Amino acid sequence: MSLQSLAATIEARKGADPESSWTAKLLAKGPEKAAQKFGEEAIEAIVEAIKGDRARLISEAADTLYHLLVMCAARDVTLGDIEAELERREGRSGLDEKAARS
Ligand SMILES: N=c1c2ncn([C@@H]3O[C@H](COP(=O)(O)OP(=O)(O)OP(=O)(O)O)[C@@H](O)[C@H]3O)c2ncn1[C@@H]1O[C@H](COP(=O)(O)O)[C@@H](O)[C@H]1O
Repeated sequence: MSLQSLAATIEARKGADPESSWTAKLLAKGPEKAAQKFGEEAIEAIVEAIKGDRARLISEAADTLYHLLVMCAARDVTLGDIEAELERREGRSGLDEKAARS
């Protein structure tokens, strides 16, 4: 599934019956709960990256991306908004950006 399709599914779950969908249930609990779940999943991905278990890392990375999109949706930030920010940064080396900050 592409990130675009996943983001569209999450968007469609806004206002859906929390009994019918995990996403709707999480969104109904508010942005703080979505942020907490994202943090938990990110830590699980970090643990797998450190351990070096490739299959577990793929699984936890997928959970993390899903929960990142839910957390952003809870604050009405869309994948399009994030892509626009990434596009703005395109072509500028991270090293140049860091140097410009100091
Ligand atoms: N990608 C995901 C996805 N990744 C993880 N999860 C769910 O996220 C939950 C997190 O798991 P945890 O074990 O951390 O949660 P838990 O222990 O059950 O909950 P807590 O008690 O800790 O709060 C699990 O229930 C997973 O099923 C996801 N749920 C949904 N999706 C996608 O979203 C679509 C819509 O799902 P629904 O909204 O459920 O229809 C699905 O078709 C998928 O494509």
